[in-house]
Amino acid sequence: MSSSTEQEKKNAAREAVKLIRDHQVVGLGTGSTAVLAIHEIGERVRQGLVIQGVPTSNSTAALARELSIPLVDINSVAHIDITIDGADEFTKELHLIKGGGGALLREKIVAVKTLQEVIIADASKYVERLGRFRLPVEVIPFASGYVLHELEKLNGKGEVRGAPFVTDEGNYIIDVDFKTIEDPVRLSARLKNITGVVEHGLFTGLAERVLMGTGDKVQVFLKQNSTFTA
Ligand SMILES: O=C[C@H](O)[C@H](O)[C@H](O)COP(=O)(O)O
Repeated sequence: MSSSTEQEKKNAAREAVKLIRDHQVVGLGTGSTAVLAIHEIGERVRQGLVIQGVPTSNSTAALARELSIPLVDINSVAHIDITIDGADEFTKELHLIKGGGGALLREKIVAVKTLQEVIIADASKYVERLGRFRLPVEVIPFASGYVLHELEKLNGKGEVRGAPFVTDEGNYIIDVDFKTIEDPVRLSARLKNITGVVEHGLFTGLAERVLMGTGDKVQVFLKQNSTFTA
């Protein structure tokens, strides 16, 4: 990864962490961009910020503990105030592909309980339409052959990730090439309808904003389809 990409991620992460307030329940994302935000949160906690974190993966939970960020069980909170997470792709409508790191299931559960879902990304993640990145679909291992077959009927060419890769919830991931995804909301519903699919990496209507590092600036994409530079 180029150092400018790394800097874009850092700038987006720093800007996002500024949105966190004392006494909030904070969803902690997964992936290389989210890691930068978690370090920044750790620094603010060290300086006295009082929050409770809800991790989206085992690796994020481990990092949060290392940084002494207090954690809370997701099932003991009514909602999560703000979540900061990464994405593999996003559009200006704030449709996302997530799950490149295999954490999409817990990430989506955290996202649906979150009041303000903030996505952080470098400029390479912005696309006109989703689909350049293969869509991760989390499946029950026993159903993987059946799901691969059903995906073909939707013109998706799938491949079980890894040897296989096993998610934190004990499932497999199928990475699916759909070429361009014209209607993510429709595809989302069709995928959820396949028996054996636990969840998929299309996030539609969940992000409140995307903070995208671009050069030395951070561009903000809001749900209402507006954008400005932070
Ligand atoms: O499963 C992983 C997550 O959805 C990540 O947030 C996503 O893959 C982006 O990761 P990164 O920030 O490393 O590009």
